[in-house]
Amino acid sequence: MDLSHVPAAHEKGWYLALMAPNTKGPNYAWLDPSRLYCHPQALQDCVADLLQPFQGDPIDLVAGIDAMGFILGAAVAVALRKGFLAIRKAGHLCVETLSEPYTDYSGREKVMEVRTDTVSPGLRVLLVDQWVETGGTMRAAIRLVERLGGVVAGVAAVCMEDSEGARWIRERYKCAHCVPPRLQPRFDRHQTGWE
Ligand SMILES: O=P(O)(O)OC[C@H]1O[C@H](OP(=O)(O)OP(=O)(O)O)[C@H](O)[C@@H]1O
Ligand SMILES: Nc1ncnc2[nH]cnc12
Repeated sequence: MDLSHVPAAHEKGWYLALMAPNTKGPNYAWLDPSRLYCHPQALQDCVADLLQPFQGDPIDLVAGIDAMGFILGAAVAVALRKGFLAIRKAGHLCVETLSEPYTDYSGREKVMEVRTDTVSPGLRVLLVDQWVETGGTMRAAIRLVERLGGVVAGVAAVCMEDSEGARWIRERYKCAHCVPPRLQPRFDRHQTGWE
């Protein structure tokens, strides 16, 4: 992998080709986007693409979802000069928390937690994760923010697949992602075409 190469004419999402397909089987997500975070220009362009729809929007706080959502979420928070809230998988936070059950792409039942002392009523929160597949994870995070009285200012992820759950999110919240329209069907089919 050449971590300095940037294609001469690069369109939105050029860096998606840095993502690597699953080689380990059904217990894992179908793709691993994390190599794009290793490329300095890719990371910068990805963050810029995620922020583009929110220019000028009031955002008080950025929240990232455990675990890979912490990377982009923190990068987005720094770019916006805002603070960062970690939404955790259950069992890690040693302070008072609010919990929300959910089921994700793996079909397993899980629980997400957020500390209760940070999101005050009316606070505008931008939610960031690496990926939205079924939307189960993001919907749990939305519920947590809203149960605390926060306002979901937007949802951002590298990709939002065309699932029922992701459509539910798109219809209700302003969303940002990095996938150009011509590539979206490939991600929805779980076939990037560059394996
Ligand atoms: O839309 P869904 O079907 O709910 O899936 C999306 C979630 O799954 C992945 O995380 P995962 O739980 O695999 O963990 P990781 O972030 O620790 O890799 C991804 O980063 C999202 O958080
Ligand atoms: N990181 C990821 N890549 C592809 N599909 C996913 N589904 C959930 N997480 C994913």
